[in-house]
Amino acid sequence: IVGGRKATIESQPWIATIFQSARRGPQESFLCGGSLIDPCWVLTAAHCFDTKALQSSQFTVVLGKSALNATDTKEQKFNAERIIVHERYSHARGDYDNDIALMRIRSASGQCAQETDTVKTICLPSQNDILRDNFECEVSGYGKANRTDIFYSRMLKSTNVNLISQSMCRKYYENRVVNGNMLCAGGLHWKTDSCSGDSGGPLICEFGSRMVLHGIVSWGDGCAQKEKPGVYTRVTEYLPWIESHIN
Ligand SMILES: N=C(N)c1cc2cc([N+](=O)[O-])ccc2[nH]1
Repeated sequence: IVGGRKATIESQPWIATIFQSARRGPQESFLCGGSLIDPCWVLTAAHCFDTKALQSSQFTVVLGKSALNATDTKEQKFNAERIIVHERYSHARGDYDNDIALMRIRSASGQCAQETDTVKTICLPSQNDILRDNFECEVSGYGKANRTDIFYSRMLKSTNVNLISQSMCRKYYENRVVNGNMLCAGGLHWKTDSCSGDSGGPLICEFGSRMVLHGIVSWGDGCAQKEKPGVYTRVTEYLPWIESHIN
């Protein structure tokens, strides 16, 4: 997250951290963010699993974490029992279409997430939640604080970004595919943005006094670059897909 502020886990209790355990050793490396949309399900980006052999046993999910390099007393740890990558996910030509995936989580004792003040689900939008251009939303994650950083911030951060019209976004990315499955958002004066390491994480827009998950951090040209907004998976396009898998 470029710009913005350090966030407490209480302010983003739905955010998930996804780790990949190396095949050989016990050491785990941080892979992506995600959002808890149901006690047993985390919504994230398909591109997080791109280069990985998709044995779900290799992935763990931790909820209730405010810093990557610290163990929160109240964090809850899970294995990925199932990973469902969208069947039409494609990232040919460098654009990410249908960049969405679901992970079913299960603790060592066979449980799903237990709701606490640092672990809560986020509301999904309803199909006809119309988002207006320039609507201010919020994106969170543990990713880079500057494009040129070599390390992720490791501390949870949040920042505000404004929604950008599809036509403007296509203009900014004229040599890329920006379709109806995607939602674009950029900071004021291009100063705030998501960045690498924030992938899979939540773009939340307050809608009728509810916090609603409208986007999944997907791609962008650099981070907080002028006229290069963040591109998010448009969650309203996938409500039937999500419902078909979690019910
Ligand atoms: N909002 C952006 N400008 C942006 C998102 C993003 C994601 C990755 N990533 O998934 O690794 C890399 C660069 C990015 N830039």
